[in-house]
Amino acid sequence: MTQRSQTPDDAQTGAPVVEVQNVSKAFSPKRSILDRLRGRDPSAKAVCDVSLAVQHGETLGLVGESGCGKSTLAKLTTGQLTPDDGQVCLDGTRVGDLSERSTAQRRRVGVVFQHARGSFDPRWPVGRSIAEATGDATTASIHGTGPDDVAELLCSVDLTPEIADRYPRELSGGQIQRVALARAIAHDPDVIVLDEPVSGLDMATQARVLSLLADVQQQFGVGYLFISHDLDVVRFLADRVAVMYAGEIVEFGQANKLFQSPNHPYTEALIRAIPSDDPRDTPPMPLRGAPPDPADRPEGCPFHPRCPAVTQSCEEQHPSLEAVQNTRVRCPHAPEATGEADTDDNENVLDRDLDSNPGRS
Ligand SMILES: Nc1ncnc2c1ncn2[C@@H]1O[C@H](COP(=O)(O)OP(=O)(O)OP(=O)(O)O)[C@@H](O)[C@H]1O
Repeated sequence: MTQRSQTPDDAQTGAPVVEVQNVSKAFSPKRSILDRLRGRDPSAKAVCDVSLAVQHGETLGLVGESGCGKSTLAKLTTGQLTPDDGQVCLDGTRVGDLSERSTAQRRRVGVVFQHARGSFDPRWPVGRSIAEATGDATTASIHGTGPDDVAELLCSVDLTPEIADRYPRELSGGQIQRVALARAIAHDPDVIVLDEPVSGLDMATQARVLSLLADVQQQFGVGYLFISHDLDVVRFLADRVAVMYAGEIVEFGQANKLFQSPNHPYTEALIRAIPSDDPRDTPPMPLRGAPPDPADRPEGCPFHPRCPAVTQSCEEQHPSLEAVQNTRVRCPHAPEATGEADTDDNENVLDRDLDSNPGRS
């Protein structure tokens, strides 16, 4: 992989490398006779009108609870799924699904999934899988050890070259995630989609892999779409963060601003759920209920049945994603959207609403 750093032009223009524009994806089970008679559409709307862009050398964090559509969005971005609506662009040019993408386009977006072991051929030593990604599988299989570039790739993810001869089953969880990263960077991508890359690893191994991801980004200037349900992990790496709920982006902004003063009540609940030993931190804000079934989304704001600040209009109107002072937010009652942010009186507007609606928390 070529070492490179972010060019001044990239930094100045913030030109997106990969962009998803207004993408939607629904999964349709077969309609039963009852569905047809009742005119019901049981399709699960996993991703609804999402737009995101990853720029050179940045980390865009994507967070949300299980089932909110993160992996579906990852697969739309990498071309493993085709959107029902919207499009995916590389450097501003629309691209289709994997079968339509040219090899060059496919190589520009790498991917590392959670539990990456399953993405390796169990019959091959991992060096051969990496070599295949570099387009040199024959060399690796004939010689039984990885060629120089495989060794170099393994070193760049903090592994020894001997690992190339091992089979996926012989590696620990942390090692296989690092091998997956080596394979992802092998074809010199501009962006890597990391879907829960450290979930299921112990804390020490998580920290090691996260620090390695930061080093690799620094070294190669690659952009990350970093997907996780764990905000603490996202806080470590992300430059910008998108919060997803029920298939939609509900808040989006610079990581430091979003973590400091979240505008959407869902973002606030996620942040307050991060475990903390600091007694000065605000206590967790438990959310009642569960996210909606994607096949049965509520009317109005999809978050309203769980929202501590719900009003009548939330049950009727679907909010759009609006720019406020610090972030973009899909909630007309957000502190900054109502001009109430940063005043002492309104600092804890959500706390007050919780207090006045104790039965709803
Ligand atoms: N191939 C599929 N067929 C039918 N439904 C699907 C399919 N893939 C995903 N879904 C549904 O789409 C919704 C979003 O799933 P997705 O895996 O994208 O969520 P997620 O946020 O990545 O969850 P997790 O963190 O648990 O992986 C879920 O309700 C899921 O059941």
